[in-house]
Amino acid sequence: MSPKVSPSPTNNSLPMLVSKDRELSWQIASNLLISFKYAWAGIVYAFQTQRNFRIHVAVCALAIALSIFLRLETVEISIIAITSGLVLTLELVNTAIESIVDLTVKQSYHELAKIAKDCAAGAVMVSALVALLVAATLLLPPLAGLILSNL
Ligand SMILES: Nc1ncnc2c1ncn2[C@@H]1O[C@H](COP(=O)(O)OP(=O)(O)OP(=O)(O)O)[C@@H](O)[C@H]1O
Repeated sequence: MSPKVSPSPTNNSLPMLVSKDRELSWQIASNLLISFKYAWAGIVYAFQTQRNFRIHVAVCALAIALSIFLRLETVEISIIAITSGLVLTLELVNTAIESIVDLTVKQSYHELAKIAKDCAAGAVMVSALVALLVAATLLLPPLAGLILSNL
């Protein structure tokens, strides 16, 4: 018995399939540049509205600047940059989850809304603690050496 093969989409049916997949979307970015514009708008929104995001941006920038100033190995600077990037990424995801939850339940209390928000905030906290541990492990020894050599 020959296997059932779905007909391959023709050039005409492809746009229909794509729009069908995103039929709930109010708008779809028409090109890569517009996608970047919306992504940047999300980062700006998080920076303007989320105090924790601003704090994390400042601390991460400081950690990366310090790692360059202290002439850490390239791999060590990369590790600090990766862990910092993870914190900022999870802050953005946390902001997105908060918005979706607020959109869904509005101003009413819901136990599942609480779980979603608490878990998203927990993810940020775990990543921030790991980033802090990594930065302290890599930055404190050369920083202490620099301070002691100048005493
Ligand atoms: N609709 C809701 N139903 C139940 N609990 C909620 C709801 N909205 C918020 N909470 C509780 O209040 C907490 C704070 O919610 P909020 O939306 O202010 O997040 P946030 O303080 O901005 O979080 P973060 O500091 O991570 O940005 C949540 O972690 C959750 O425990």
